[in-house]
Amino acid sequence: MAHKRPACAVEAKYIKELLLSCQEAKKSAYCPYSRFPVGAALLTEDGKIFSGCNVENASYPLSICAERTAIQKAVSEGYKDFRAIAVTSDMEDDYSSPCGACRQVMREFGTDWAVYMTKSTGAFVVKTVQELLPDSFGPEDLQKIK
Ligand SMILES: O=c1ccn([C@H]2C[C@H](O)[C@@H](CO)O2)c(=O)[nH]1
Ligand SMILES: [Zn+2]
Repeated sequence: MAHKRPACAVEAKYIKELLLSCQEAKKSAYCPYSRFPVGAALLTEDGKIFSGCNVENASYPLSICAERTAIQKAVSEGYKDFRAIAVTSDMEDDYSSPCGACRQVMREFGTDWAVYMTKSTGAFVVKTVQELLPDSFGPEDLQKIK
């Protein structure tokens, strides 16, 4: 069986970069309605980092989360192999956890990569996409009908 790299195998230097980058991205959050700024930073297999913030809209449901902004930036630039994503908000005492819609969008690009959920202080917990969205539906399922 091919060797599977554990989610914890992201090198410390990349974790630090992700944490700084998501905090920086949070500063650009456009969230006049919720007043809940979020930043995300996404690490690609080749070591590139794409960041994103939440971008809200007066037509509320059109708002997009920071995680999906980062993923869409990366995919639209030709990157879709991801190692990790970090998420942060202004919550000091709780870890920022991606919403269900973002989990599904992450899952589109694989289940075995890491999600760093951080407090505004930089403390974090890490889980895989698989752990955050077990028993998921994904692109492979579309090939399974007879
Ligand atoms: O993980 C999350 C959770 C929430 N939000 C955004 C959506 C909305 O703009 C605001 C409040 O839900 O925070 C994110 O960007 N990411
Ligand atoms: Zn979301």
